[in-house]
Amino acid sequence: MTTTTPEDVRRVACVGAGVIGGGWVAHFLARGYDVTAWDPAPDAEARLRRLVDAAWPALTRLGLAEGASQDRLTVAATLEEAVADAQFVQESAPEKLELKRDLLTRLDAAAPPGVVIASSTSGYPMTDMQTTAADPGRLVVGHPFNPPYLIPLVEVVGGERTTAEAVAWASRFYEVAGKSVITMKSEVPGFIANRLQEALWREALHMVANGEATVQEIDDSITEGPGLRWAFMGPMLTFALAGGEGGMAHMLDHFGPSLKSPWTRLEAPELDKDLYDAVVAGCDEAAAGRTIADLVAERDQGVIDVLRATGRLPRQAAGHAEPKGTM
Ligand SMILES: NC(=O)C1=CN([C@@H]2O[C@H](COP(=O)(O)OP(=O)(O)OC[C@H]3O[C@@H](n4cnc5c(N)ncnc54)[C@H](O)[C@@H]3O)[C@@H](O)[C@H]2O)C=CC1
Ligand SMILES: C[N+](C)(C)CC(=O)CC(=O)[O-]
Repeated sequence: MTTTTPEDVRRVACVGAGVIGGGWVAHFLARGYDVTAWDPAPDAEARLRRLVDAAWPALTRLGLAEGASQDRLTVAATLEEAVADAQFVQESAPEKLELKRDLLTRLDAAAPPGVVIASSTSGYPMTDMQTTAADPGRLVVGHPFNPPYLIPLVEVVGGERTTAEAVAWASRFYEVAGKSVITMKSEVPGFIANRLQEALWREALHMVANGEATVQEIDDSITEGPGLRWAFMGPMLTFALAGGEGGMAHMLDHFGPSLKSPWTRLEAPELDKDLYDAVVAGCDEAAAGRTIADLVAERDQGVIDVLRATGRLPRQAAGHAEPKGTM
């Protein structure tokens, strides 16, 4: 393993500089790192600099780290040059298994010994990508969300041959670099968030294909509905509030039977005692001491904040003027 601590990292290499690689470059520059990028496309440098330029006003509004500058970006002529003195490498090449496998093998051969190399893959397990690398122990998944310079989440997970130290190092590094990290205990294709997004996405495609809903109706159903809550409260706690004062336990007693109704093409799991208890206990844990009344108040304020932030709060609703100074 590298002797550089996550806190001491100054130089980051980004390999593949499209939508996500470019977004990572913007994020790391805004956090004050020196960034070296490499991408084989002939127009890659111009594209990358345009992306960083376009992101910079938003990043400036958010607040740049001391010393952060677009001048800290170097575009290397070769992959080897890009990673030669990197202290962390983020790979964001196209989502093709063979390509990732070969690229990670080359990166492993070229990067300084022990330096952690992360892949932005949206769903490949690292076990499938690390098969030909000489030092697979340092290869991890660091899955971001678009755009990586604004969406905090990174899902970190290793493969069967990744060391626990590399996973812990990467998780800590992302935290130091300003990300929200979920370190997964085991490899699941699609990780956590993309499995959830994909379930929704597949159902949406089925509904369009079958003429059950239009594209506009699908988008409105989320942006005018559950999406307003998900910005600040996840689907578990949100549904716990559907159980009123009885919380998740009552929600499951009341609506559990509808799992057997054909509400989705995804097969429902058996709502047995283990699953029931795990969900109820998980909600209690997530509530972290907040009562149902606290959560309801939090949710209501959150929805108002999101409506206001997105310019959708009516000045007057149902003939009542918005009370001054209360929202
Ligand atoms: N687009 C998205 O919303 C998200 C994508 N990802 C993941 O990020 C990775 C990159 O995806 P995008 O940025 O969307 O793709 P993209 O197509 O925008 O960019 C890919 C870049 O890789 C370059 N490239 C091609 N061959 C390469 C090679 N052998 N070595 C290095 N670079 C190479 C291309 O020139 C291009 O600039 C994929 O693994 C994808 O699954 C992860 C999260 C979100
Ligand atoms: C579309 N996508 C599967 C590449 C999306 C992601 O991986 C994450 C995101 O940004 O939603």
